[in-house]
Amino acid sequence: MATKALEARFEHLTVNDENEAPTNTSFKSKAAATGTIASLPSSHPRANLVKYALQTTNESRQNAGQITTITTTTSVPTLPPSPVRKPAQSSRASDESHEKQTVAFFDQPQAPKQFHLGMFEIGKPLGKGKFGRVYLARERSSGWICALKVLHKSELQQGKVEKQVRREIEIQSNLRHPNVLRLYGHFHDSKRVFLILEFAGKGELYKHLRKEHRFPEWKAAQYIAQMAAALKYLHSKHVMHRDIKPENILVGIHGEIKISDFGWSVHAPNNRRQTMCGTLDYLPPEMLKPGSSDNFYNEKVDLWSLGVLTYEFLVGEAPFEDTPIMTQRRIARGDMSVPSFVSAEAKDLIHRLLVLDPEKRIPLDHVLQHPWIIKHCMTKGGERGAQRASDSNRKSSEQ
Ligand SMILES: Nc1ncnc2c1ncn2[C@@H]1O[C@H](COP(=O)(O)OP(=O)(O)OP(=O)(O)O)[C@@H](O)[C@H]1O
Repeated sequence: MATKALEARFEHLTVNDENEAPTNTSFKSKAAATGTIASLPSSHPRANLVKYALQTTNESRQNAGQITTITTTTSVPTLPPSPVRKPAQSSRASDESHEKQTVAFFDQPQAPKQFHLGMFEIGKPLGKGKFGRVYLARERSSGWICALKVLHKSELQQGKVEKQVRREIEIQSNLRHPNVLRLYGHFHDSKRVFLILEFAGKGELYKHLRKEHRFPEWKAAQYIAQMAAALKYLHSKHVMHRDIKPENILVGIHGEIKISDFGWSVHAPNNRRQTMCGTLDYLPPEMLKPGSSDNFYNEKVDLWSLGVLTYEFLVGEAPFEDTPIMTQRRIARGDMSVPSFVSAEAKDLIHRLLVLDPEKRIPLDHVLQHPWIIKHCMTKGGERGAQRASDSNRKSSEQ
């Protein structure tokens, strides 16, 4: 699987010059051919989602995966064929060599500080967000695979999100954790900003969840353990994400999760923040009190969202899903019930996370030690999850 994903073929690429957009993106990739991720149904299950400050992403989801052609008026030279990669011995070998290449390219002392578009071959579109598109890309000299996010400056200006993007870049580029999507660098030309991102080979977790409807407990527990490890790392760096939801989680080639979309994250050194943002279903009660003198919150908002996420993984829908007004009321009261098919241990963790008083929510260390997590990360199906979670903890504490 990993081999296939990394053997994306790059064809017919032409660019204007080093600073211009690709003119043709008619790429084929074996990753796409495997069709491991089902496309979303046209009636999007989250169509009724209401967001504060953040615009809806439904349109982007429905458009995700469509092949897009970027056209420019200038005539362009055709680039030489891309280097052919030797077939890997095994998928594991391929993954390891990919990891080594990543390290070799970006972490070597002489790694280029100045990136430009000409360094990359552009592959198939991976998806479309509100302000731009994301493409599979390959660094020419090393063959290293990444995801290139292209944002149009005019659209960022129109949407008044330049500050948000700058913050996203500043925060994400300083983060190093196996369950946090890496941002390797960025560059821009007169019209666009390009973000060089780690490629998450298995796409959006949201699509996996919609396809499976709900996850078995062992899988949900492994994902939650990885989320807890990633959040623990973020909070240790004084970063609160504030927009945790399945749409903002990607899946790596080994099935490990990667938190992405740091557009609403903030550095929270000592102070508490008061901004209203995020998806309504995932908003904690303390962020639902505009104008109130109690309208302060801290990184514990992510614990509430982790509780909502745990619920949604296991049940297939968010716990407070209702009309917008009712959702707000129910969040404010903590009014939800966990269906009887959910195990007592999982129920217990959900109840310890979805606590109205932020200070009384179970801390991330305790989440990682919770019987539900331990049970599913130590049993047969959970071994890899436990390994991943403990790897995550070890690696982040080493950094
Ligand atoms: N690093 C990546 N690896 C693989 N696929 C990616 C990667 N980044 C983004 N994608 C795909 O591209 C889509 C668009 O991503 P993007 O970050 O632009 O938008 P978004 O987060 O979905 O929406 P919004 O613009 O509202 O933040 C994602 O939904 C995902 O399917």
